[in-house]
Amino acid sequence: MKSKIDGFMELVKQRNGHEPEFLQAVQEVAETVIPYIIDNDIYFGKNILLRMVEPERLISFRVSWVDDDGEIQVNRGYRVQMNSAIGPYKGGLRFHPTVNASILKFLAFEQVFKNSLTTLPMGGGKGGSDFDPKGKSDNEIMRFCHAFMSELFRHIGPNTDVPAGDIGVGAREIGFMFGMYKKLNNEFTGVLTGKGQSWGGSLIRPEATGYGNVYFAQNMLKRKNDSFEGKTVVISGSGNVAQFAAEKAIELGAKILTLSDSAGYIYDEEGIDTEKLKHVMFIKNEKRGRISEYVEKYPNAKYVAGKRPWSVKCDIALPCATQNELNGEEAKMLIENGCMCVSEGANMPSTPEAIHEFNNAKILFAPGKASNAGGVATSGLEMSQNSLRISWSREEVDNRLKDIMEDIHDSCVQYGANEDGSIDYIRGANIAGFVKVADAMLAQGII
Ligand SMILES: NC(=O)C1=CN([C@@H]2O[C@H](COP(=O)(O)OP(=O)(O)OC[C@H]3O[C@@H](n4cnc5c(N)ncnc54)[C@H](O)[C@@H]3O)[C@@H](O)[C@H]2O)C=CC1
Ligand SMILES: O=C(O)CCC(=O)C(=O)O
Repeated sequence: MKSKIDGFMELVKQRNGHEPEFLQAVQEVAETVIPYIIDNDIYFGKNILLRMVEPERLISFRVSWVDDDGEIQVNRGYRVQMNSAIGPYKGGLRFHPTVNASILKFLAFEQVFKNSLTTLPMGGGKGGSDFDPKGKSDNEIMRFCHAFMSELFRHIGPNTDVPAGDIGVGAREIGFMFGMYKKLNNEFTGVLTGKGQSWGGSLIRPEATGYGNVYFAQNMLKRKNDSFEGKTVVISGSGNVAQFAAEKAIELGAKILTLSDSAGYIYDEEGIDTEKLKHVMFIKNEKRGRISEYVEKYPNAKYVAGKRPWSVKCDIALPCATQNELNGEEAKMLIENGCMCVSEGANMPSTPEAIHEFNNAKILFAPGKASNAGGVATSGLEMSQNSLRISWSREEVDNRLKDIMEDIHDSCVQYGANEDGSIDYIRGANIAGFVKVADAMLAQGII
């Protein structure tokens, strides 16, 4: 088996050798899906996985815009249209200086499996730019978003490709991009999700990724007759996903100890409660400041510069910042400190070494493509509401989100059950995600 997986990875490396994040994401899938393909005649010998690792289309384009000093700036924009076997391409846009083809291809590849897991008809894509929103004025953000969409518009559409937010892209950016798309096409359609409430957005979409991650962890705990009640929780990040994961975990009776950003983390031993979380939302969403500012208002908490929060003792860890933010050593620390559940809110936040540690310790571990799928699932619900030209209530969308997270959990259990009764959620998510896309590809022939 190892030689089959190595042989496959050799082929992928020949074409993508300079793309480490993409190779990491493919390796994780290959290790679990290739044995399944070999055991199942209908998939064997069809090179389905080899087809799935090649994007259907990768678009790269120039984005020129003018900053507040009148200087012309040039960034690179991308859209990776990875797989459309089960629906229009769907996935977020990331604006961050580290964005490159490797990062977007890993995200787009993960998105194909994730979207398949949601039970909704969505293919996989991802895009973005190496533009850094940090420190930019609202006018600069608007000019950049308009310039970005003035090229992207010709490649997307409500039945072709429906982007949304990711790191550095929230409601403000979606608004500017939607405005330019509408102007260029002269039509009001659900071409983006994560829109504002008064112009086609879905209730609960802002909360959905963080809430969904907690719902997924809740399902894992429930299988063990356990819950969030009274648990200590360490969270990384302080953006969209981290904020709403914290909000839901607090509601379920947990105590949140940490939040972080790329400069360091805050540790509040007394717990970050609803009131304090509101202040975090003010710092991050309105002031667009740093998480270190938390301790100015709450001096009993401490700020640890230049470090990640994984050395803090906890029951549950929710990595909600970015890829490869939790390594093998940090995983060991979490386990030694008694952590019994890790549920990924970010995409691929745990390194392969960290995952190895979690598996060896047999703690509950949920891969992002399953546990953070609530965001894109609710985007799918936004698309449905746009097509029907109606808006569902908060309760209706939240109930659908809960049901979808339970379905995803059950699919992972179906395909990931070990003989000893434990669940390999990675194997479960990869195979369950693969089957639906592979079946559609087989039905549609070699294209
Ligand atoms: N927004 C969404 O609906 C979804 C987001 N995700 C993933 O969740 C993660 C967070 O995304 P959002 O919260 O939407 O973005 P965001 O832009 O709202 O927040 C990102 C957070 O990560 C922190 N961060 C960025 N780079 C970092 C680094 N190198 N080290 C430590 N912290 C860093 C930022 O300070 C910020 O707190 C990403 O991995 C994203 O791909 C996954 C599914 C859906
Ligand atoms: O809502 C969406 O379409 C995108 C969400 C996303 O980018 C993700 O799941 O990583």
